[in-house]
Amino acid sequence: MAAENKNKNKNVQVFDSEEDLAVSLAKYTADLSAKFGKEKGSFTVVLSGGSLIDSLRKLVEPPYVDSIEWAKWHVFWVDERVVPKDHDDSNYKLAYDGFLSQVPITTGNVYAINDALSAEGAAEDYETCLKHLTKSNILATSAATGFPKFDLMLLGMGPDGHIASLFPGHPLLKENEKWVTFIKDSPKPPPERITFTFPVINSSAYIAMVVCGAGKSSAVQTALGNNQNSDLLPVQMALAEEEFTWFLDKDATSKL
Ligand SMILES: O=C1O[C@H](COP(=O)(O)O)[C@@H](O)[C@H](O)[C@H]1O
Repeated sequence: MAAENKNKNKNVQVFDSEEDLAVSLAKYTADLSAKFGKEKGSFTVVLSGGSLIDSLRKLVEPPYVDSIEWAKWHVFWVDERVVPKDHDDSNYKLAYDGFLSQVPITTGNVYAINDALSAEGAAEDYETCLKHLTKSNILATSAATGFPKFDLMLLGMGPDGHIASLFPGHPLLKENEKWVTFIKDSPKPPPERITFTFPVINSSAYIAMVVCGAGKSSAVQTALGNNQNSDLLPVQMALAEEEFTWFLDKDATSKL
């Protein structure tokens, strides 16, 4: 019964090419921006790093660049590497260069981590920032879990099935109290990162899981095929309160 409920709001969309996926992802994001903008006057969006940012490229082109109410956007990161914001490994820099610098989002509504702090300090500081935003109702709170409820998380997945900086088999997968935590032994460089925890990810209203390329087809097969393994990959542990949508290109589904 529980497993059934957990999966009932999961959709899978497969596109012939990454280009088609990018077109559809832009419309999906713009539609949710309009919905939440109308319903609550703001849109809280969480970005991951990695290849996801390139797949958002259609949002900075007409018609979306002109039609989206960017002033209502509040932008967060599901994970960040503990490096200066101008470092090539920074998820903030990746998003700023490829997306945020090209749209009129209010600078004060872009919530980057404090890159002057240690991993522990940055995670604590980011959690404190989220707590202030829930108190001022910019960020909603899930009635079901008590954790912050972001409107949309735009997430990528690594070839090993990791999402955010939550890696297969890592003890952080079991964190169930903190909103934001840190890792100092990330198997993917750089080793020091901060990351949202599963209770926060799984309290999101909507999640788009964006996965492209044959290199990720094994993890997609594990997640969406008839896999009976009880050790779940991080991507398999992710849920959304309203709707979870896989955006996959054909190559990513080549083992299904
Ligand atoms: O290290 C990270 O990797 C994942 C996946 O990246 P991708 O380039 O394989 O799409 C990313 O979602 C995460 O935010 C990032 O820190």
